[in-house]
Amino acid sequence: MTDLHADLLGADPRTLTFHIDEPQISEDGQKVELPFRVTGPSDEVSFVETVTLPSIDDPRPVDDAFRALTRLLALAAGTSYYKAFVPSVISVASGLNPAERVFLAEVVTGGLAEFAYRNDLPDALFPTIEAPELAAPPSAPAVAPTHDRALVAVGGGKDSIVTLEAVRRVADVRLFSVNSYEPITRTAEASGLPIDTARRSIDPLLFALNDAGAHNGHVPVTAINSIIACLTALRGGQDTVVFANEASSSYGNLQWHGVEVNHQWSKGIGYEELLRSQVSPYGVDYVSFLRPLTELAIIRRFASLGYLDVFTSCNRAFHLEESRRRNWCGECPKCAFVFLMLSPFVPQTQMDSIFGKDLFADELLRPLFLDLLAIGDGHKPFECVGEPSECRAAYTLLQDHPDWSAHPFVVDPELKVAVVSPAEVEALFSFSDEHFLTGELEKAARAVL
Ligand SMILES: CC(=O)N[C@H]1[C@@H](OP(=O)(O)OP(=O)(O)OC[C@H]2O[C@@H](n3ccc(=O)[nH]c3=O)[C@H](O)[C@@H]2O)O[C@H](CO)[C@@H](O)[C@@H]1O[C@H](C)C(=O)N[C@@H](C)C(=O)N[C@@H](CCC(=O)O)C(=O)O
Ligand SMILES: Nc1ncnc2c1ncn2[C@@H]1O[C@H](COP(=O)(O)OP(=O)(O)OP(=O)(O)O)[C@@H](O)[C@H]1O
Repeated sequence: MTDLHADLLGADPRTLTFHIDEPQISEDGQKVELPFRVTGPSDEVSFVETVTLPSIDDPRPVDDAFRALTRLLALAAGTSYYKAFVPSVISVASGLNPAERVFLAEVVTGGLAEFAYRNDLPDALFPTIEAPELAAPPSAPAVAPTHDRALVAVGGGKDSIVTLEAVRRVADVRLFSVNSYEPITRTAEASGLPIDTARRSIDPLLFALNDAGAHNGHVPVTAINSIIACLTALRGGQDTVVFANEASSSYGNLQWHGVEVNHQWSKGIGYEELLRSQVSPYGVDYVSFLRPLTELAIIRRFASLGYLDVFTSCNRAFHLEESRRRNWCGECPKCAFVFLMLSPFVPQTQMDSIFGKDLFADELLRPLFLDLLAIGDGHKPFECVGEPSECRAAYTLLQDHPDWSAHPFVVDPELKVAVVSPAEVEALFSFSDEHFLTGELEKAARAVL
């Protein structure tokens, strides 16, 4: 630990203010700088996060819509810096319109709930927002989105692969990523589709402050990535931004101080609705393609698409520092979850070559499998994993599977409670009504089943 900004790090949050200052946009709109400050009685610290949008031919000029989405990005990206000090006041001196005020409050409460729970900082979720009131944004455009040209966000995992393969059948698709990671590059190459990559650089001072003992924890990264995608679409003249968030991401991990704690909050339908309401007035349709589908249905489709050698769903492939990245770690809840969900649909020999080991045989992973199957007293892990009902259905499918039915994990008497009826398994291959898809996009999503 160092004494870097020790006065601020040790201060009572009630004496601190977090400032979201006016974003700076380069003349051509490609580079956006997001300044933040924390002020206290005797010290002040400043941060700048930088986002460089993809280089594209003939970008649209910076206009009011672009400026509005840049301001929205600042509200979401500010969570990384706010969390380090949890000031009791968030100040936006340039003002907020009513919708932006709601967005900021929700992105802090929902997006930082896991962080606050794990650090036992309930007050961090309800800062006082001080900002002059601005007029409401323009009403929705007269022209509905065509969905002809879609920007499809890729995370290098199964969900975005199912999505890009389905959407390319009904729209002219460009892929999109924030920063570059091997699974994303491999996916783009395997698809043969062009990819636009934005660069997001967190102020390195934040890492130094983390080392000096600042509060740290999870942030709503999809909230940040989705707004960067909307800015990219606006600049490139695309009216549709497609993410690949599935039904189960809307379900939280636990309740705490009257708040639902959901690791995947900004992948959930509540956030989708919130962002849609913010960007639709500017002619951008933000939609999640897999919203009506369960993980089980998505993975069944994924297994047939020919991407088994390129994808990675383990989050340890996505550390900011390259030296910390691993392909499949074989230790985390996400690896355990994907192993369980994929095993009914992929031959065991191929599972071995993807994961490098039999995760069902690893005793260290047993508690994780018990949590995933909701056996025992743990809660749903803080990771991008599906619902117990989905895990139980996958486990049930293994009971009669030629590769797995004799496996000690599958015949384990303690786990038999997780076996469900054929009707419960079948129910997971249905299309839910909870989604914002329309027209050809909805038809393409139904075809995933
Ligand atoms: C890769 C990963 O899982 N990271 C989580 C991890 O952070 P860690 O310190 O181990 O590594 P880095 O991600 O490289 O972060 C270094 C530091 O930077 C801070 N930071 C990072 C990104 C950011 O936007 N803001 C930041 O302040 C971070 O706090 C580190 O100090 O543990 C962190 C604490 O729990 C997590 O917040 C890191 O998660 C990343 C933000 C991340 O990108 N995670 C996604 C892989 C992820 O979890 N996706 C969710 C989506 C949830 C959502 O609502 O968006 C999912 O797959 O379900
Ligand atoms: N770096 C990124 N840049 C842009 N979009 C991303 C990025 N990472 C994830 N996404 C988007 O967010 C969605 C959710 O991320 P998530 O990591 O859950 O998905 P995934 O990688 O497609 O699948 P998996 O569940 O197998 O990890 C992705 O499907 C993709 O649409």
